Amino acid sequence: MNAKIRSKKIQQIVVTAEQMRNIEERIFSAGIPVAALMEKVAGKINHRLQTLFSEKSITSADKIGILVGPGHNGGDGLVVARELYFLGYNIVIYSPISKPKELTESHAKYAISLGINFSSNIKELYDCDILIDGLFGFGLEREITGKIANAINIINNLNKFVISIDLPSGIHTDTGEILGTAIRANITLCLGLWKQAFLQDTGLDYIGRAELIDFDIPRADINAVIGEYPILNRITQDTAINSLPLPRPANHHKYKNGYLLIIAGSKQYTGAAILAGLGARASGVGMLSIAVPNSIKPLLSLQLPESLIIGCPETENGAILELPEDIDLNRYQTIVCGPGLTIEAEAIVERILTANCAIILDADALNILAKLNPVLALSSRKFPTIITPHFGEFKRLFPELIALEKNQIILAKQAAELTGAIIVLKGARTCVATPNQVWINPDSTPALGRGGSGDVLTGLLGGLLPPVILAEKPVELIVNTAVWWHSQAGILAATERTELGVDAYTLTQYLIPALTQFLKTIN
Ligand SMILES: NC(=O)C1=CN([C@@H]2O[C@H](COP(=O)(O)OP(=O)(O)OC[C@H]3O[C@@H](n4cnc5c(N)ncnc54)[C@H](O)[C@@H]3O)[C@@H](O)[C@H]2O)[C@@H](O)CC1
Ligand SMILES: [K+]
Repeated sequence: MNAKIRSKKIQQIVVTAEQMRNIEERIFSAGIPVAALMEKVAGKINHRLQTLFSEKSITSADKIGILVGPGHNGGDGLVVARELYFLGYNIVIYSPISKPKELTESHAKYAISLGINFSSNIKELYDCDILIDGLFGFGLEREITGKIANAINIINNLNKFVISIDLPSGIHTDTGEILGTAIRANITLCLGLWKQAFLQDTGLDYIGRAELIDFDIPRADINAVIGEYPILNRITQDTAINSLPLPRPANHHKYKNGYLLIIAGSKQYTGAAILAGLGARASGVGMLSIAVPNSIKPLLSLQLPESLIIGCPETENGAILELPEDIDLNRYQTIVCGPGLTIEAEAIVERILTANCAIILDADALNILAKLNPVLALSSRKFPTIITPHFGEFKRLFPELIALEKNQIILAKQAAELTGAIIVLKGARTCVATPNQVWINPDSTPALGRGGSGDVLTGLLGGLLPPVILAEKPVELIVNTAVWWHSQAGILAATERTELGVDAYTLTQYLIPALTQFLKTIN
């Protein structure tokens, strides 16, 4: 496989510690010596470090501290230390551990024989300009305690720039949980294949910027362990863009480009309906209708002149009471229901649950759903159903799952299995679960943690669905596309306007520029 295609495909794969161990065993028993692989991997790490050092203006005059643990993560650290030493860097190896694995011990012995400064005194790190963390990788199995935990806490307090090898030491490979304490890295160089920890919200503050160092694990060995169609996948730029309804068929008129109905808004939350509408606008959907309470209809017409605004009878508090009698729900390929509805709109949600088309339930529709029987209501549906809860809403919908499981990836998958719906569990690393597969969005920005940003996603997703449904294609992949596109718009907006400058309206204005930026790189 050519290197470019391999590097794109490898980005999609995610493994657990156990899967990584099984893959590793296969390649070792196929014949590569453990020590040879360690040399190869450390060579690749060093290659990357050269660029990172020059970005940080680290020169041979600077002091580099290498943290070394007992296992092969420590072995990687020692090989890196040795090669940096040969390149003329001022190195200190710090190891708080007395009983290393054989190969690690052998590298330590050689480093000492070369005269590299080797110490178990943490004070040696105080005047370092940069630290490289090889304490623990995917072999960490239990809480870090005692002397090592103390050392990690001291290191974190030094506030040095830290590059972690494979994982920040102390992070659980599968859940991202902090096992006692953990190194707070600025950059983590994940080795070989992405581990689950990189895709969970839990450990993100410790991982810093994450990069994958591919070391040519044969695809056959990966497939033998994770299967040809693995359950867990990372959403990549390629998977996202390939699912877009582009190019549009030359002979399509507006109805052939899909018809979306958004039911949203109340007197209290007018903006939610506008933001969902603006999200849908960027999707290119052929026709958009937005049902809102009568009293806010003029506001919507002003903001979205291309849309058909349907005024609905409303409650005393200005929530939608019911849909107009003459509305024909069979006209739409997709109905979005929820943003800004308030929990008074119960009758609407009950009606939409029985609609004979794809539906997306968000925000207040989920709060209303939580008061019904969510599993029964969703599993009775015969058309595609997508729900987009954040973790708080998820907890209200599926308290019985939360009681038994902590891993958010597993939770989302269990909810999908129970209900048959596609679950978009929103967070720093949003995951999209179907009963058979889970896709995780690996890149996002904290700039998106603001009111209204979810409404934009729901509208965008709503608008992307109808053409897919008309083309009779499966809907899962376009859900990934919406999630990816939404966060790329946030990333672009944050780059240009800082993380503070990405309000939800601004976000809607970055959807098309974000896409244009990627399409330019492909064409
Ligand atoms: N997977 C692969 O194919 C490769 C893995 N390599 C490296 O090998 C690493 C995995 O190596 P290991 O399996 O040796 O695991 P680690 O180096 O992550 O650590 C395991 C060691 O730490 C000890 N340990 C575990 N939890 C502890 C705790 N809480 N307190 C104190 N000691 C604890 C274990 O007894 C064992 O000695 C990877 O992270 C990576 O850095 C690379 O060298 C080459 C390729
Ligand atoms: K590490």
